[in-house]
Amino acid sequence: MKLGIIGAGNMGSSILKGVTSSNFLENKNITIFDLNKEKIQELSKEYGVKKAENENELAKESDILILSVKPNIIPKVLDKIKDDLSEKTIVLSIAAGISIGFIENIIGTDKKVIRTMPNTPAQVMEGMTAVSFNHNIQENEKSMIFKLLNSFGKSIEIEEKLMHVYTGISGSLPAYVYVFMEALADGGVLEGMPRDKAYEIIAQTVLGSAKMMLETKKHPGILKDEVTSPGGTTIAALKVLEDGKFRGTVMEAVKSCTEKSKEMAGE
Ligand SMILES: NC(=O)C1=CN([C@@H]2O[C@H](COP(=O)(O)OP(=O)(O)OC[C@H]3O[C@@H](n4cnc5c(N)ncnc54)[C@H](O)[C@@H]3O)[C@@H](O)[C@H]2O)C=CC1
Ligand SMILES: O=C(O)[C@@H]1CCC=N1
Repeated sequence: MKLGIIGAGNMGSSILKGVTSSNFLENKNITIFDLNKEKIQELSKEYGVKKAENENELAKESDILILSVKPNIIPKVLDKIKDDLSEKTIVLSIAAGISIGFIENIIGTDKKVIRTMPNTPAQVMEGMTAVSFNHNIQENEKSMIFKLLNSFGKSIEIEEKLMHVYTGISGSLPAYVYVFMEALADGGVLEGMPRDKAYEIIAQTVLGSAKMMLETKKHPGILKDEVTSPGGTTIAALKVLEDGKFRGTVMEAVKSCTEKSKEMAGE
């Protein structure tokens, strides 16, 4: 099985790092292409993967072809490679707001197309990826794709129409978490905590909190109540967050992300 990656930027290289750290397939069966020659030179050296001379060569030799260029570049790349794809090639897009139908319109409805929405924690094997398949994908191919996606984290099949909101609660979420963590560290610094110590403390605490939710399967409200003593420190902090419309603001952020994804898809 040969895996090709077109576009080795933030997300393409995160997937590359995740896949090459796993046992999904040998690194010699992975080939990358990017217009930035220096980048693919560096990445191929770092991860022991091959580099293609152009998109056409990569499309011809790949069984699974990951498209990880920006959404506006997707039509350009598809136009260029459409004649190099066979009916067996699996085209897997990670682009926000690019539908299966949009891809089929360019390369044909007889082709195997998968739409996914990964996130950058893929590079530390803790990614979360949503996936929707077109009707040409067989059950055994679905299993193989889940193995690929699970090699760098977890994955879940969703209806394609939910991809927009999924982007709002997972694809883009690492950025909101980092802003929250940075703001927490600023609060720590304001109160005299050295910044490097603050980042270490906050990252471990966010990791532990997420792990508790996954492992205990308790409702987040219950986990919150377990931290919140009557008349104590936590409720004093939560009151400030609620006064600042924390929950409403977060909900509006998810809504705005979802709407942007729909707008990018022309919906
Ligand atoms: N960054 C993220 O957290 C996530 C990004 N995505 C999606 O991933 C895709 C890529 O996003 P990023 O990695 O953030 O962008 P990026 O700008 O970091 O990477 C894009 C890469 O594509 C290369 N490129 C441009 N034109 C090309 C062409 N014609 N052929 C080959 N390579 C070409 C660029 O040189 C660059 O290295 C987007 O479609 C985005 O919607 C999806 C989930 C999360
Ligand atoms: O900001 C973006 O458009 C991409 C999609 C999900 C995360 N980053």
